[in-house]
Amino acid sequence: MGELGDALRELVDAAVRTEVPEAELEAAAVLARELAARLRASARGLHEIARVDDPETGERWYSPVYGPGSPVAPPLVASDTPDGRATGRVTVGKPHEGPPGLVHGGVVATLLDHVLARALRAAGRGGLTATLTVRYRRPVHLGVPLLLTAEMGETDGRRTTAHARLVAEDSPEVVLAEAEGLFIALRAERAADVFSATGRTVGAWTSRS
Ligand SMILES: CCCCCCCCCC(=O)SCCNC(=O)CCNC(=O)[C@H](O)C(C)(C)COP(=O)(O)OP(=O)(O)OC[C@H]1O[C@@H](n2cnc3c(N)ncnc32)[C@H](O)[C@@H]1OP(=O)(O)O
Repeated sequence: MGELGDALRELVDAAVRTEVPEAELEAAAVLARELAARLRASARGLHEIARVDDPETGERWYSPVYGPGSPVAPPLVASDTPDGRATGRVTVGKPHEGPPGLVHGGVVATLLDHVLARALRAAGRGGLTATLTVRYRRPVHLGVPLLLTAEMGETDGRRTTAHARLVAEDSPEVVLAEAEGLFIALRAERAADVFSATGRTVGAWTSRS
């Protein structure tokens, strides 16, 4: 899955950078559709959870943020510790460009959201993002190794806050973007309802502490 993900990310990068003639684009489109048909020979439904995923921990091979198998993930390489901290490393490429040469602001928000959620998840405080506030302080350039750090803040019932920041690895003193998030853990019965279409018990967005 990771090898296919790597290959497809190369393909996505090539697809958004190519300047080949139209006939070559048409030939490539035929090949891409053949490959899609081959993969669909055995595929899960829209709401089904991949057999390799664990709905209790919430780790996902096809996460659009960090999933090794996802062609659209930058991908973020994330880690966390049980004291409610998370880090992420990523170098963002052309598929996630916003203004020329810069990372799309929505992608910056997505990366920050992920490390925020991961920080509290690591401390047993699963939750859905209820609010996300991002301050974009400096342009974030493509092709630059980036470091994200997050830590859990206050907890109050089902609510947990967290803070995160984004820097370039070679200039850690310059904050490029920072975020605050409020996460709300689902009640067990609400989680059963929200995730009923998966046919699985999904505990990763409820509070377990
Ligand atoms: C291991 C890998 C880690 C992976 C991380 C993956 C991260 C992915 C992050 C996401 O993408 S999450 C998806 C995006 N978010 C959503 O889809 C959330 C959609 N919103 C909801 O489902 C509900 O609005 C929500 C669960 C957030 C709250 O609904 P509830 O019915 O559970 O809450 P309720 O209304 O009972 O409110 C609970 C408390 O929270 C408060 N609250 C609710 N929404 C709020 C809000 N938006 N702002 C401030 N406070 C809020 C509310 O006032 C109340 O306070 P009190 O307990 O003091 O009364």
